[in-house]
Amino acid sequence: MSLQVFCRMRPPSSGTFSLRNNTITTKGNSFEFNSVFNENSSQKEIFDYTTDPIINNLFTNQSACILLFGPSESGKTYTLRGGEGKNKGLIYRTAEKILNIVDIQKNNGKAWELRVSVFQIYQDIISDLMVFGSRGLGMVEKEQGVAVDGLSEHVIGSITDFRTHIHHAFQIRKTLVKPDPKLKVKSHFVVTFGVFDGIRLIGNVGFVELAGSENASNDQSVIKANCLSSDEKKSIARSFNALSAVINHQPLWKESSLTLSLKNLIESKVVLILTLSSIPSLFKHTLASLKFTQRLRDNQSSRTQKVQLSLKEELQMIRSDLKEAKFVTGDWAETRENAIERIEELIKNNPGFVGSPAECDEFLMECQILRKQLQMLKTKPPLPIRSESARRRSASPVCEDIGTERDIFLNQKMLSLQTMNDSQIRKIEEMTGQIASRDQEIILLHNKINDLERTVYEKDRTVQKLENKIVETTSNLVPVEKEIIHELKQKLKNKTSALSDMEKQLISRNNSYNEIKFKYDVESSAKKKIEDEYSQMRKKNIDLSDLEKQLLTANNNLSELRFKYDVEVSSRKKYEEECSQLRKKVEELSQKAMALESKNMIIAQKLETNDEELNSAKQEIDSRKFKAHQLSASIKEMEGTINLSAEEVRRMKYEMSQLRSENQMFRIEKDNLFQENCELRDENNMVKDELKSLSAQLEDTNQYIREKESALQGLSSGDNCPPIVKKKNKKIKLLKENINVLQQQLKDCQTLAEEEIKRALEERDQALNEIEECKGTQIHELSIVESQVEIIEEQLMKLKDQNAKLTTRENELSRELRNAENGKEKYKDMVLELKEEIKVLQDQLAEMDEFAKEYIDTHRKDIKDMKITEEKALVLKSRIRAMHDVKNMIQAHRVQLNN
Ligand SMILES: Nc1ncnc2c1ncn2[C@@H]1O[C@H](COP(=O)(O)OP(=O)(O)OP(=O)(O)O)[C@@H](O)[C@H]1O
Repeated sequence: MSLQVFCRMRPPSSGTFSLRNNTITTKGNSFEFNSVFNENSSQKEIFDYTTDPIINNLFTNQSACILLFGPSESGKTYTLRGGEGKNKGLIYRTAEKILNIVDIQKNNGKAWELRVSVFQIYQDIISDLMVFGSRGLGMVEKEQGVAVDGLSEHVIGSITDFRTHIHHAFQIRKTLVKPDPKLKVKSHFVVTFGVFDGIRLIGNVGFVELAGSENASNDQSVIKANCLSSDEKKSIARSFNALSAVINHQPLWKESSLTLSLKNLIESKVVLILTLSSIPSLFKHTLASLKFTQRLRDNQSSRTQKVQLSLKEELQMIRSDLKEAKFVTGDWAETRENAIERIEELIKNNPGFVGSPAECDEFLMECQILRKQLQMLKTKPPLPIRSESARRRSASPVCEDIGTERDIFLNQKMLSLQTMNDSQIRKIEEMTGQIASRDQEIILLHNKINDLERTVYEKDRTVQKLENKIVETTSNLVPVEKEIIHELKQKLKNKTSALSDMEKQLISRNNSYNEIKFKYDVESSAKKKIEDEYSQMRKKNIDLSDLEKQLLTANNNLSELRFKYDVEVSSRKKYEEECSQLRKKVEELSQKAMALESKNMIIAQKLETNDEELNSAKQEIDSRKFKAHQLSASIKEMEGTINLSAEEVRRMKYEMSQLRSENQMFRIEKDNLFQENCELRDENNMVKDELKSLSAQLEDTNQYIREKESALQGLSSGDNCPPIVKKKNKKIKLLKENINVLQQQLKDCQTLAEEEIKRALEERDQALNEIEECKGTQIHELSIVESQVEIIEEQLMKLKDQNAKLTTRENELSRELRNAENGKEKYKDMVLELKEEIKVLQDQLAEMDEFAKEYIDTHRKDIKDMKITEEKALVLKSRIRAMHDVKNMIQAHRVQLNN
């Protein structure tokens, strides 16, 4: 069983805990984990680090148990279930991933399916959360191990299907409530995923949301908050004790339903996710949970170290055994092979158990090297005894060195074997040449004997023919002409004389026969002896014929082998040619591959530079975008100002027109006033004239009055002034006064009118001046505004142009970006294809090397066999030759005997 421990801190952060690398530090204590996730970590991150690797191993017959624990309100449920969309928790992400893989397998024609079970453990009682009222389930021993008896399994077809089932399970879970519904029921919640290939379980994983953390049962705040009864406390404490015991490799499975129901999963792999909250009120509880996890991790790592040590020792032993091995026996090799296999199995089934992934790979690599060495020792001749320095060199822990040394040695050996093989082939060729020439000689001799026998046979036949002809001729004698008869007679005569000669010869021969008969008699005894010898020889002859037969078969075998050998040689030549061609091809391809790799590197560099360029272009685009944005904002602003200015201009124009019309009016008014002025002036002049005349009149009147006054004075100065005069004087006085008043009034009126006119004129002049001034300023302002408007319009146009240019540049850059990305993808595909091709070729080469090795081995064996057969053939030939000599001897004896 292997253990991985992760920690997740939920928001909000309080600063009590400091999370750095894989360590959490708080108030002088630090705790190490496989990974630590801070408050900002996403649900996806948690899934990718903790669960995804497990699911990838699920399809290679592996199991795992993912335990979520931590103080109350620390985020266990959130991590397991989560919310919607990107907040979805581990179980939904797991279901999605497994369903995707199962679908792919289904498309490949495999009957794979995902089955899910959900149950809870409350006070050690197991309830199926997929079936209403299914409570108090027991345990049963199954083929795969202990399982919950009667627990329902549901085949999941889609993620919606899964959601429905989980929703259903939570609905059932809710039915288990405490008297106060606000209080939480502290139960262990379990979801298991099993992948089946139709019948058989391929792999399974279980998620367990534990009822709080291990000291929930001791924490008074938790007890109080959740109103934990003593039974609840005991069962939680028991389950946590059992869990920590089994994780520490104590076989206390039966101590709790939690451990027993999850035995198969826990035995394979345990992933602990500790959820934490930095809420100060939970600090004590959080610290306890951290310590608990640390203890588990420490125990596990010390055990791992022990296992690692023992494995290392075992491998070391095998390594030294192999180094010492000069020959390999079956049992010896088998035990080593079994040990290596066991180590490999252990590492494969428990990745991470014997250390980090790199350490595991190292182990596996070493195992492979050792296995290869073992195989080589089994199949190849033993290594020569090495010198002490070489021995010390090879004692280095670097196994690759041994491998290369051995490879070099084997190559040398192979070369020497090849040269040996070549010289043997040459020898065999020489010997086969000799055998062939001897065979030729034998055949020639056989042919000679045959020729001689044929001539004898032919001569016999001619004699026979002649005799037949004689008989024929004699039978056909009558119809034949005399000459012919004569001729024939002559011939007959000749023949008869010849016959008589022959008879004479026969007689002489008979004589000599008699002599020989005598000799024969003499030698008959010798003959008997010889006959005995002959019978013996005959026996030997039979043997000889047997040997001849054997020789024949051996020759046949030899020629067969020769033929095979020729075929092999030609096929070997062909194969070598093929090999060299392939090697050339491979070389070409490897060169091509190298070129491609360099091209690839260049492409990668190019891609990198492209990426950099792209990034800088992106940055440029971004900055330009920003600028464009700013510009568009300023354009908008300007447009606003322009609009405002235009509005202002419009307003000003309107005002100007109004002013103009006002001006016009003023002008009219001015003209009117001027007219009025003139009129007034005229009137004034008239009034002045009138006044003058009036003043003249007045003067006259005054003169008259004065005259009259003086007259009156004269008259009135006396006492006898008549009352009428007095009256008239009074009247005159009054009149005078009136005149004075009138004069004064007139004066006043005149000055007033003059002042009035003057003022009015001044006012009008001022107004006119003002209007003129105003008109001037307004015209000036208008021209300024108009020039401003023009400038702004020009700027606007420029900005619009710039904007258009920027947009086209942006489009171009994004097009370039797209092209570059497409190119990058294409290059990636090309590189992948080439790598694939190279791999195929390398495989082919490896296969060929394998074939070549096999071929050389079989060939060597064949040569060995041929050598044996040849030796045998040589022995047989010498024996045959001896037999031939004996036969010849017998023949000679027989001739002698016959003679
Ligand atoms: N990582 C997180 N991000 C945002 N909110 C979170 C996170 N973890 C937990 N929460 C919120 O905190 C609250 C408590 O979380 P949750 O119910 O998952 O805790 P719990 O450990 O299951 O509690 P209990 O043991 O009492 O059931 C919930 O409202 C949840 O949404």
